[in-house]
Amino acid sequence: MELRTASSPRDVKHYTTERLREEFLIQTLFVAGEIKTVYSHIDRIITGAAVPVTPLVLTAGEEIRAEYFLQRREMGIINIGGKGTVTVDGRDYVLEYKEGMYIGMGSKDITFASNDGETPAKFYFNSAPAHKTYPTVLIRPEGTEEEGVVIVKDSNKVELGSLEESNHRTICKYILPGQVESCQLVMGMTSLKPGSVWNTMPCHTHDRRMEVYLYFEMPEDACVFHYMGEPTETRHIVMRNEEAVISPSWSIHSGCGTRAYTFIWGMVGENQAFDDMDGVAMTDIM
Ligand SMILES: O=C(O)C(=O)C[C@H](O)C(=O)CO
Ligand SMILES: [Zn+2]
Repeated sequence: MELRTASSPRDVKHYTTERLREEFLIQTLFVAGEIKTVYSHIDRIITGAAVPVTPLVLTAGEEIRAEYFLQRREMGIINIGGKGTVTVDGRDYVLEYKEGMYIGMGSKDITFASNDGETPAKFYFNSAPAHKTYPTVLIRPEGTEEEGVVIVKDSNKVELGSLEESNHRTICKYILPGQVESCQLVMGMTSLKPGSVWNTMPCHTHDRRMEVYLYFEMPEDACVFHYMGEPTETRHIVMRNEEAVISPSWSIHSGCGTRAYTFIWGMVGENQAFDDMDGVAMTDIM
């Protein structure tokens, strides 16, 4: 498990490109046959990915000094690869492309498997400290509700922006109060419409929550200029396909791509109110 420490905005404004990337950018998360994890001191979020060629077992690791990974934690997963199965304490959950899961605190044995090792599942996950066990469920953006399966409500699919502003996109909220209960994790996916390139612009901060973005569905030669920093001290990080970026609570998190793309966002911290953001006026950003 890789460790990232927290940072002060007063220091970050002096960082070079290299240092910014070292502290906030997460590369090579998706490695065939491996589970990769990055532990951040910011709200103690763990960002990770499992790409099983043959089944992979999630283990706690020395760093969290737990008997098993979710002994004191909860986890949200979204599959961005081929069809796969997550087995939680003996129960199988089959995840198609862009289907997700919430796994509650106390779940002991977690295994990731792909239906076909040639086109493996790519399970992206965020995990945060938890204090209570909420039900483990499979989350589908579309479909019919059944036992152990939650379908994203229409009210949690929000269309924002316009082609004229180059920011036409759909926000699909997977894990949030009233749909999939969790202790602190809020998670979802935003898809840009063809021709739109801006996410989260007009931008915002939320001092009450930190956030991690994972950019994907980008060709190899495409990139997203991810903007971070205090609203009047912005910096950018050039991001490629399937790379993640840590956004401290004091930072904006917004991106402009060379073409449309998709990203997964995960937030943890003080509250779970998605709309509790502090908007930055377009005239104030520097
Ligand atoms: O495109 C957007 O706008 C987003 O997806 C915003 C993120 O969900 C976010 O930053 C939530 O705080
Ligand atoms: Zn945000």
